[in-house]
Amino acid sequence: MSEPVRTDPVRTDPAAAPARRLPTLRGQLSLWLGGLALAILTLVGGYLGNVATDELFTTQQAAVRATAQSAAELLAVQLRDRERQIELLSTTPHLVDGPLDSPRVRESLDRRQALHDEFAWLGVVAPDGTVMQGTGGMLTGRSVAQRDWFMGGRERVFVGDVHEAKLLATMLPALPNGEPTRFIDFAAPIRSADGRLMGVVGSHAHWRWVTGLVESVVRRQSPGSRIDAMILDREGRVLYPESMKLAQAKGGAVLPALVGQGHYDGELVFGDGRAYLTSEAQLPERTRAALGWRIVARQPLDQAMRPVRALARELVLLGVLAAAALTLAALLLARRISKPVEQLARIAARIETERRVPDFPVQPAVRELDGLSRAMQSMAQALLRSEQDLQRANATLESQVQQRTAELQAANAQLEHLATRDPLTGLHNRRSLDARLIEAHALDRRYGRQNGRVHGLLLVDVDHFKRINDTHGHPAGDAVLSQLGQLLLASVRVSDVAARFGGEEFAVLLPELAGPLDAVMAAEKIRTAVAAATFPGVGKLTVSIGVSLASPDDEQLGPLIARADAALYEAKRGGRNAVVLKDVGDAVA
Ligand SMILES: Nc1nc2c(ncn2[C@@H]2O[C@H](COP(=O)(O)OP(=O)(O)OP(=O)(O)O)[C@@H](O)[C@H]2O)c(=O)[nH]1
Repeated sequence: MSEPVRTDPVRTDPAAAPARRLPTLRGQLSLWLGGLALAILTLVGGYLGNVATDELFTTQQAAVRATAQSAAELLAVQLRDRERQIELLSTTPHLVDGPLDSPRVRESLDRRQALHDEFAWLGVVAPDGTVMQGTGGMLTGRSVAQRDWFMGGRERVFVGDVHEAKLLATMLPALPNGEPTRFIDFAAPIRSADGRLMGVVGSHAHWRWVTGLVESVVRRQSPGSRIDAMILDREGRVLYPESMKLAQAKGGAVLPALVGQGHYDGELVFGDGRAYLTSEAQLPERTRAALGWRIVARQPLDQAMRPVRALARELVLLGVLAAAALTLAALLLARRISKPVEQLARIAARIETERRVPDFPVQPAVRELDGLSRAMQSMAQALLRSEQDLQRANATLESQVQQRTAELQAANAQLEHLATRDPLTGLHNRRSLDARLIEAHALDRRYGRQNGRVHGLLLVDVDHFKRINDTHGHPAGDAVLSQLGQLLLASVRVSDVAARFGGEEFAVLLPELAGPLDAVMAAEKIRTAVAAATFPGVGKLTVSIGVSLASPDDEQLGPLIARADAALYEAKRGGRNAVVLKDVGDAVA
């Protein structure tokens, strides 16, 4: 059964992997902290800007409202005051007692005009509408019977709406700006003690006196506020300023729809397309006859909000500076954190390449990084110690393995020797010889016919060996056998295989012989060497040798050995100390 194949997960070395382009800690910290600072400053700045805008809007709107209300109040008071003056004038004795054309009356009128230059004209009119006297002598003798002020003044104290001068237009100097001369009229009946109508005292006050009152209130506001004011009549038509009045008369929509309906307070877009903070105030009804005027004060919104825009610019500048400062601080903080980390990374890289723990110069200001540095240092030391221990153990193991291998090789060689050698003589044993014979037999069968070479076998047997044992003892016999082995080895070629065939019998394998003669000569060499040798304690010995040659026709080893054995037998039988060849064709007993 085959073993299941183990597939280990592929391990990747993080250090070997190509480094990805990651953003740096320093960059990320700076970006985040700087961005956060900018976001907070933007939010705070926006909030402050909104609060300031609301506050300023309220304040400016209040200023505009105050302007409208103050102008309306002032105008109402001043109109009431002029009304009272005419009323008082109508009750003075020289007017009540008459006559109206007396110099005293004229003097009184002139004095009043001198005191109040807002009056363009003061005069007294007879009940039939004929002007009895007028300041500067103007209109004396003319009829004003059809004038509203006269008709109204006959009944009660009268205050008339603004109108263009008619009779007086040609008598008074023209206005410098080319505007038509306009008046508002005050009139009061002159009654006798019994209530009879003696006449009417009337006056024309300059319209520019009215507008001057409104402008005086506007001028009280700060010069840069650019607040302006309008006077509207009860129908919402513009009475002042002149430019708007003319534009409206030409059909222009100079006023927003919401203005002129009573009270409006807020932001509006006027006919010029600009937005204004607007406030409308009704003229308080102080005079007997209500004029129904409204004062509209307004301020361009962009002008009103200018301080906020300045504040916004300052806030933006402050925000940018603060964000830059915070980003710089974040950068320094990030550097403070990332520098030790970068140093630790460099030290770790050095540990990897140098295989030693360098000095740890890092003295992080952050406790966690200090802890990391110390932990890395001790970890690196422990790792290198382990690695060195491992290297030492490896070296020891390697030398032990080499030693063991050498011992094993020696043991194997010894085993090989023991397995193939005869312990007494040191020659090949029978098993080794058989292996060599099989090998030679196979080679001969394959190549022998072509090169004409065959191998031969010698069987060498000690003559009368039993006697040696019997005479000198078994150890002496062993010594003889051992010495014979050395003699055999010395007598044959290195390529020949000398072996102990069994007991006192030896064999020699002679490979690649040219013919029988080679084998016989080798056998003779052995026989003569033995015969010439002296065996200590034993003396002289002889051997008998049976010689046979292999034949390509031999199927197995048996015939070769049998032929050699037969030859040996013949040598023994023939008297010993002889060499006998048993060739292939010879009969084997
Ligand atoms: N010492 C010793 N003697 C051995 C050994 N192997 C066999 N022998 C003896 O060798 C003798 C062989 O004797 P035999 O076969 O009768 O032959 P031989 O006495 O040599 O006489 P021939 O061969 O006829 O000349 C025996 O006495 C064996 O005991 C051995 O390893 N050592």
